[in-house]
Amino acid sequence: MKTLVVYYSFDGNTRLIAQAIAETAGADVLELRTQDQPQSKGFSKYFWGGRQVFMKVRPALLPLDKDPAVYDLLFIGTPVWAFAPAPAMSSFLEKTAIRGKRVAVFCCSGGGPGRTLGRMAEILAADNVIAGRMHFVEPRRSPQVSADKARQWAKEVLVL
Ligand SMILES: Cc1cc2nc3c(=O)[nH]c(=O)nc-3n(C[C@H](O)[C@H](O)[C@H](O)COP(=O)(O)O)c2cc1C
Repeated sequence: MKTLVVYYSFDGNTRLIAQAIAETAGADVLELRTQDQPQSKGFSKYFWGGRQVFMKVRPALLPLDKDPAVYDLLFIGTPVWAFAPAPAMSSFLEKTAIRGKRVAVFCCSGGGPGRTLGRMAEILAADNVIAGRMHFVEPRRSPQVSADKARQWAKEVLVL
């Protein structure tokens, strides 16, 4: 079974989880990158990012270096921005044809997942089987515990 981990990460939390899943699953990794990404990691990111969510901006992605179509199982992860998937993830989900896959969705946030996982599942469920959903809280604050949780979840998804 060919497995791909697709993720977007602004500050590294979702990347940490994506890497733990990829190691456990022996998966390839596709990191989504936007053409227009601010350098600032300061407080202004909340205004810049929050505005994108509320304005339903769909940022242009840099070309994908893996083709999701050739994989059987996809793990797809995003940070939560304004209770929703980060706009880069929405760009990917709305513009990439994903059909006939097993898909497990995950998100990272400071608080609750909001409607993030539901929204991702809603987009994907029409043409795919949703094989799992998982939420992580600020993984970089407790990297070992979070990576263990990610590895355990990946194993569960793999045997289902
Ligand atoms: C623009 C923006 C909006 C955010 N909105 C939320 C939110 O609505 N709820 C929440 O719990 N965390 C929110 N966060 C926090 C991130 O989801 C959290 O820090 C996450 O771990 C970041 O993942 P990353 O490091 O992979 O980018 C927001 C962060 C940013 C930058």
